[in-house]
Amino acid sequence: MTEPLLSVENLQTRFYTEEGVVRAVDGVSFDVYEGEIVGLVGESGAGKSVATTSIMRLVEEPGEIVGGRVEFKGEPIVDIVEDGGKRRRSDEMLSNREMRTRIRGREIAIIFQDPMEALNPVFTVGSQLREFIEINRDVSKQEAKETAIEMLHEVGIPEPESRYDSYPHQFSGGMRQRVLIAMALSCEPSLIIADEPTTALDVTVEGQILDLVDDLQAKYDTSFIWVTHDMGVVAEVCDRVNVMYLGEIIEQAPVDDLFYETKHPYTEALLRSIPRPDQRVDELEPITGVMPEAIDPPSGCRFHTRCPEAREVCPRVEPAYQEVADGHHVSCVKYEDVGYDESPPLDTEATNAFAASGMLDEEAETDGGSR
Ligand SMILES: Nc1ncnc2c1ncn2[C@@H]1O[C@H](COP(=O)(O)OP(=O)(O)OP(=O)(O)O)[C@@H](O)[C@H]1O
Repeated sequence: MTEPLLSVENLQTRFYTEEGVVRAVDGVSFDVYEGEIVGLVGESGAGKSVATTSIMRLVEEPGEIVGGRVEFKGEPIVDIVEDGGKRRRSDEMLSNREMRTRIRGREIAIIFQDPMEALNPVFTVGSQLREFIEINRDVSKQEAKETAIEMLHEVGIPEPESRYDSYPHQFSGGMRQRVLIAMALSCEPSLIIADEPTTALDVTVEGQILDLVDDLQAKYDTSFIWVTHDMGVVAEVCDRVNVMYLGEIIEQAPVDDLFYETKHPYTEALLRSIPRPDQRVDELEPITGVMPEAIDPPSGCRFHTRCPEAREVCPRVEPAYQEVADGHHVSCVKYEDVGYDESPPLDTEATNAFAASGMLDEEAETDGGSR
């Protein structure tokens, strides 16, 4: 297999707050190959945004990347090493200047959820796009303007020559998001990080943007990291998916395997909580309880406090993240030889609700009672 475009290895980012140390990203590893759309999915607070801002080296105080290595095209954009009991940046790690002038915008672009945060309301859409291109592509003002108009056309903005002079507030939410996609694509980066870019849009416009991204991705062969809490969006755009919970990746698989060969109870719970065409809305099940604080994560498996299938072994044993089928990784003691099957169920709201729903019996029937 070819080398990954981006390789994230044991990435750790913490926030040093008055309440304590928030382990927002706690040992995350995943790869992105050329032309691939890789999902990062999980509930609010899972650490998705901190993971992507860490990759871009945009973590701000009181946050700090405290461990791990991120390689982009073989170059270490993050590389924290232990040296005499202290952590420090390795000598090979790219400098802040190199990140600013070579990587961000040019090689790795980012699209945020709220285009109004990225667009300045007092300048026209065209001038902002032109300036971005001028700075990042080292071209003349006139060339940058031509490329800007071309890009507006490319992302489906009607009459791009005249819309070039419009202000952001004169665009709809969907059109503003198209402008940000144009901006991200304008320097022909190898990787685009899309952080919940369609969450604020209504379903129809979201569908149009997802179709647009699909077309553009095929045309430019750009890789994406797609951050979302929405499994429906994952199904639509992603090739491979990483599921995050409390700072960790707990399952990773090609998209079809994740949906049809689901391994982790958290992924199953996420899937039960989204509407499907074959399901009535009143059959949806929200995930029991709220995500615990990342300052003081539960012992053992971090999901055990909300897991419908939790047993007494779960708070005691930290599950290993391992490959259980081709390209399918999971961290859950159900797939380890640590006595899950013999362990009695934990007495929690989630396990009781699960037992009462009769799903335990259904599982026993389909599984022949064992795993
Ligand atoms: N500036 C900060 N100071 C302290 N804690 C922070 C800061 N930014 C993020 N965190 C914490 O880091 C953890 C991960 O947050 P993050 O925003 O990455 O989650 P997320 O999965 O992207 O959620 P969302 O979908 O809501 O953006 C959370 O516990 C959050 O409270």
